[in-house]
Amino acid sequence: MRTIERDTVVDAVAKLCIDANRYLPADVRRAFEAAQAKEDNPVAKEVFRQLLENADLAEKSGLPLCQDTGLAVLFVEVGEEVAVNGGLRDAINEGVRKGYADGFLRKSSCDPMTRANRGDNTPAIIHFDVVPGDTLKISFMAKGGGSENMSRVTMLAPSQGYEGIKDFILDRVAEAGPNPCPPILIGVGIGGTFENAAILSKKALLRELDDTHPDPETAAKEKELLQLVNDLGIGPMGLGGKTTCLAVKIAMAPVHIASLPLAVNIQCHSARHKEVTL
Ligand SMILES: O=C(O)C[C@H](O)C(=O)O
Repeated sequence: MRTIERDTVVDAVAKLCIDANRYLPADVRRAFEAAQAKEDNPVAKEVFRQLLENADLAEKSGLPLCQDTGLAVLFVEVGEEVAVNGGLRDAINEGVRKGYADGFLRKSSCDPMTRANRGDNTPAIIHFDVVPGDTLKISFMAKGGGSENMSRVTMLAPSQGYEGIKDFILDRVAEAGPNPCPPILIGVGIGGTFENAAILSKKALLRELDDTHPDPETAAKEKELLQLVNDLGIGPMGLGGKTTCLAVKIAMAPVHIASLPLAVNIQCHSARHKEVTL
């Protein structure tokens, strides 16, 4: 059994929180540049210019990309042969506390009823997965309120199939309009159970924007859905244009014979996430 010191995890998580909120991922920057070149609408072009300028300013100044630095969502792959001194969950929460304080990131976590701010952006939302090996892979995502509010889970009838899935996604994006700060990323969770679909849809957002799903049929659906969403014409920041969405990522799981759970998790254009393996 390998042991990792608590401080190693705390420092690594703190750095993930700060870096993810400060540096636009390289794949997102490439997507902005490609979209800017493709847009004919001068307003849409200008929005991309401003988004790229915002990313440069954040990098140079050390300020976050957006005032909404999100709830801290972490997907953690824990090797069966690794342990963390003092406990992994506690170390992750301490890392979030440190990252949000040291990076001067807004603390958005509050009591759902009294709305009293908890002051340190904890507890983090942590999804653990036990895997073979002796390493710890920690993926951090800053999930802003605006885009999370536009996300939905539904239980379709199995007979609704792919057509029902398509309709639900398109209706959701149309209804969301400018609220999730387009161009968005769409994570789609299909199958499993109610909660499983929601987690799959969020985890799908961790994929590289320009990767291709290993299953060719699913890859074709991602491409088709991206085109259909972009045909809505909502455009960057909802001001019209060809680029409403940068990528659609699907994750699926086997399902009960009577069910077809579907989750649509919308992420804003900044798509802040970062990973580390310890
Ligand atoms: O909480 C915020 O700063 C704003 C929010 O992310 C929003 O999109 O309205």
